[in-house]
Amino acid sequence: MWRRGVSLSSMLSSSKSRLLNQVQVAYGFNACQVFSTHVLNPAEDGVSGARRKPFVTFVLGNNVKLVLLFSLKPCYAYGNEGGPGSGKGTQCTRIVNTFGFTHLSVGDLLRKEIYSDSENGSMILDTIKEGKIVPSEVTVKLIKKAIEAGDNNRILVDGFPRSEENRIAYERVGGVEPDIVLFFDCPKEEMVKRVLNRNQGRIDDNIDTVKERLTVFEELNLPVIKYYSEKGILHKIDGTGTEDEIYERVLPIFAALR
Ligand SMILES: Nc1ncnc2c1ncn2[C@@H]1O[C@H](COP(=O)(O)OP(=O)(O)OP(=O)(O)O)[C@@H](O)[C@H]1O
Ligand SMILES: O=c1ccn([C@@H]2O[C@H](COP(=O)(O)O)[C@@H](O)[C@H]2O)c(=O)[nH]1
Ligand SMILES: [Mg+2]
Repeated sequence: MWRRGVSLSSMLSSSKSRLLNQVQVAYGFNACQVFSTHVLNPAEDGVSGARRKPFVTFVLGNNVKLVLLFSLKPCYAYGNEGGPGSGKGTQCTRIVNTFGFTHLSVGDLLRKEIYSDSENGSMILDTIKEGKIVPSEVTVKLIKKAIEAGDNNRILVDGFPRSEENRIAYERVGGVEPDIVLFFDCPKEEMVKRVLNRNQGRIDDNIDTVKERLTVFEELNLPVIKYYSEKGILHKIDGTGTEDEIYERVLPIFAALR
């Protein structure tokens, strides 16, 4: 299931170089830099100090969650999708504990921005309250910064991409596509029940915002899931049952990476 990421530099024709230059101007960083900051495990690579391109996994749910996974293997995969309350964050925590990933929740990154006096704080607050999607330019920059801040090359990006526009923006900037995408499939009623019982003080855990998030999920997230499904890299996981039962379904996917 895991595929080797293609070297970005070897892929670059002059027209692609021009495109990446435009991306650099728009996003304020170079696509090549984003994915070249992770020190390889010398034991696996055999070259001490060498650097390897990351591999990414997205985790999606009935509201999109995304997991970016940078594995020690020469592969590149996207992460974690699923609707609001489908259990993406819960399962990410377990994957982190068992397999040593860093959990990068894009929703948490955005919430931190709200409380850090950033220039985008009030826009992000309004967008989350309304259950809509923050512009890709903002989100992609935050993801890039968070990835560069750590030294773990196994990262689960939870809750992104939430739209085709997100996906394309990320792939343009990173110059890569994911190897695997996890999608937690959960009935709407169950997701609503979980969100309303979450009790963590989230501004979007109310019935009106959840309804909007579900609409956004169906309109914008489902096409992303369809895209990955057609590429043959989507792992659709039954998101019903207990947390333990769901994790039993997740385990074999990550155990295969060892
Ligand atoms: N299998 C489960 N059964 C019952 N409750 C669950 C289950 N998995 C998670 N929960 C609970 O449901 C709530 C939502 O779970 P979680 O935060 O993991 O969902 P999420 O997909 O990350 O949601 P969001 O997209 O809104 O961040 C939490 O309170 C969590 O403890
Ligand atoms: O890529 C993203 C991720 C999140 N958002 C906004 O944040 C909230 C909450 O996200 P969770 O992943 O459920 O914590 C989401 O409803 C969006 O409003 C985003 O815009 N883009
Ligand atoms: Mg979550």
